[in-house]
Amino acid sequence: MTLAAHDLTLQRGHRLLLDAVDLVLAPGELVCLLGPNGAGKSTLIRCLDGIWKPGAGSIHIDGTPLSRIGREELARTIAYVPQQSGETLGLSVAEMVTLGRAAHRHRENGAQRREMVHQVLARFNLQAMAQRPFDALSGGERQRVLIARAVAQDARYMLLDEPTSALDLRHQLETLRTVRRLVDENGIGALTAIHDLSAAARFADRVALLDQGRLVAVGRWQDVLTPARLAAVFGVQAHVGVVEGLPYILPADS
Ligand SMILES: Nc1ncnc2c1ncn2[C@@H]1O[C@H](COP(=O)(O)OP(=O)(O)OP(=O)(O)O)[C@@H](O)[C@H]1O
Repeated sequence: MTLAAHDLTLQRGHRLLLDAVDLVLAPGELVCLLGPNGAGKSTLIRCLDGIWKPGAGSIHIDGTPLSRIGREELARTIAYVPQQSGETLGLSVAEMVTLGRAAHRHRENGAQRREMVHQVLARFNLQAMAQRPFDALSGGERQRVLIARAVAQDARYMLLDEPTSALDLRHQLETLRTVRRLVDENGIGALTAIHDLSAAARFADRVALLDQGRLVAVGRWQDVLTPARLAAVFGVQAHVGVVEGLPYILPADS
């Protein structure tokens, strides 16, 4: 049981956006996908969700090629949290979250669906804004709704593209804790792109570092986020350590 990418390569024009990427995501683990702007994090996530087709290489879900999995089954298997929503056609928050149940519609009745949506709205503290138009929310509120929609999807794997980028400190923590809980309690496999290296070190089981389309290192944060590698990939000198059990990666002054 894994979501496995092997030798994934994607070229656009003369540019290699993904260069022979190998990555395996197992149920019950949280992997944080790190790397500078333009490294290919969103590109990799879109390929894993089947939105973009890689030029070469393979993606298997629990042993089955991604291309052989139908749309509905894929939606029950992988939930994707984009950086921004597409066209939302004036939908309310509750309706947006209900969209997460679309692939389950033949397996539940209306009352069951409403109950599930109600639970997810409560879990994300979104009840008070349930009837508001999604488009009228702040960027951070919208991000929380998109995560709630993915949770409502109740999939085995979750791919999140910078889910905390628009969130305030409390909601960043709450979101990462929620993902951590889904991994620990529901056994989902989660891959999340994130720029906050300290948060990644704190919450992830493993981190994967992308640079110019290549996966330069995957493993425990202590082994991947070394000062030498941070200097090589981000061009930044950084202090790396642990205070009161919490990892930190702090850019140095020079
Ligand atoms: N549709 C596209 N066509 C061509 N090139 C693209 C396309 N989308 C993205 N790219 C390029 O692919 C590279 C990787 O982009 P991607 O969005 O995957 O990076 P990222 O690591 O997610 O970056 P960020 O941290 O800024 O979100 C970038 O150089 C980008 O310009």
